[in-house]
Amino acid sequence: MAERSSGGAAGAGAGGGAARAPRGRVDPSRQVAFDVLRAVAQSDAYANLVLPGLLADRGLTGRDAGFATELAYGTLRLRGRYDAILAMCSTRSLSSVDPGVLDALRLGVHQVLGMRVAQHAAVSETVDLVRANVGQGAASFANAVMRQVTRADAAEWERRMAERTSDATELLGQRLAHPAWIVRAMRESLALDPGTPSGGLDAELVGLLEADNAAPAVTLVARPGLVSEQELERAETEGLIAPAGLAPTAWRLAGGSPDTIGAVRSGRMGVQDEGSQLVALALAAVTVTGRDAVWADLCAGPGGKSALLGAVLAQRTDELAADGVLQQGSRLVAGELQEHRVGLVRRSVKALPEELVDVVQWDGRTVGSQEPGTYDRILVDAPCTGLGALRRRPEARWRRTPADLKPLALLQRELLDSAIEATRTGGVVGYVTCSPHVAETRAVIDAVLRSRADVEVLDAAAAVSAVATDEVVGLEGPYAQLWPHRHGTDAMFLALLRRL
Ligand SMILES: C[S@@+](CC[C@H](N)C(=O)[O-])C[C@H]1O[C@@H](n2cnc3c(N)ncnc32)[C@H](O)[C@@H]1O
Repeated sequence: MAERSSGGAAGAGAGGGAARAPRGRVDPSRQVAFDVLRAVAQSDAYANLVLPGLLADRGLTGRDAGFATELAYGTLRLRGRYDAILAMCSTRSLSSVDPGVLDALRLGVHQVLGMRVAQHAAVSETVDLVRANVGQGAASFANAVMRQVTRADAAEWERRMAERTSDATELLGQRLAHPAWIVRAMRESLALDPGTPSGGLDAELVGLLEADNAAPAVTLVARPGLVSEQELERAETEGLIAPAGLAPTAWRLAGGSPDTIGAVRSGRMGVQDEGSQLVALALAAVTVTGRDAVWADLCAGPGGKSALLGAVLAQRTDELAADGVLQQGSRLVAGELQEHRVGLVRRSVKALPEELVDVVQWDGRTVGSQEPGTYDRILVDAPCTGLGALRRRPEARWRRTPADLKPLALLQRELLDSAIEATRTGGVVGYVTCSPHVAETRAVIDAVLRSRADVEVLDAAAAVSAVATDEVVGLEGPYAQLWPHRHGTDAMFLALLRRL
């Protein structure tokens, strides 16, 4: 977790604690973290979209920016745990506490229990934050609550949580900061995964929830055929990137901003989770007989997988041409429902040959009826709850509800059905979600399989293993389910279906 040294106007230091900001003057890093939490609560904002702008506006860089980032993201991720602790420290129910005060208190608890900030600094900075943003009366209340928080360490707070909760799932959810319904969903999905070791379900579940709480490394994709070995070696030598574990295209950002790398600025590389790379590469690699030139990405926005698929298709077309096989009309149609996301797709594929990629606005549900039997490969990277990417979206777990599942599952089924219709006999559909929730993964495939006899399930686990550069542990078919705690990727799900 981010640690902060003493000094500078930003105040509160690590461990022993530096001088805090003068009374009434709020530490700018803490103010940024507070503003992020408020934007998330008040405007449904995404922390990862709001934070960079706030850091730039306030001129925060280096350690101060790192501190603000860890404070905001860590607090958002662990909010449920901190609320359970605050409920034990407050004389008032949390629902009656001013939302701004509650956010400041959550930040305070994270400093005490989740970061190595000295207790007295965490208390006084929280009080200053509340005084400046809410008022003196609320500051006295915040002071009293924070003093209670500092009277026990993390282990003691866990013991007290256990005393108050008899439900094991609730307790695990409080301890590891996940809503109970998500804990149950993850347990169900892990239990159905043939890669989960027998007798190891509880340990796997804890490992997964813990992995969701850790900040992930930034992973880059080097789009095949667009970045030379020499360029990658140079970036590695300069300490900008390091090889990642599993996908042949994946590199870990070694530090700094991705935009410092020229290939990222020009669209030949991009930021993309390694799991996303593996599922796209697996779809591109599975055998199809006959023509293999017309591909579609049914739900393309913001375009990460389109750019990877397009690069593979371009490279394959060039290789065939070099072998004297002219593949006429290679193209990838990248379609997306929302206009602004169509623009993001265009930006994402900017380094690919213009004639190869056709970026269109469409409703993927109608493509099957409008273009039946047209495509050799189709990716359905379906809109989903995103429960597999909780590491990257710190607030998502508290925003999502079980009520989101039913409409999403219906949409997912319609999109998959449409994709199968739009695929030619012998072609392949890749169904992908960045959620391991069974309702969005196996249940969608099962429902589609029940309703039609013209598809065959291929071994997606074998397809992922075949493109990976190292063993993908615990991957057993027919579906491929990746996990943050096993593979260091988002929890991507892939099913491969051949149209008969
Ligand atoms: C999970 S995201 C796709 C991510 C993308 N494949 C990537 O790798 O960058 C799902 C996308 O589907 C889009 N979408 C939602 N409903 C759709 C529909 N009916 N037709 C096409 N796209 C849709 C959403 O706007 C969203 O951009």
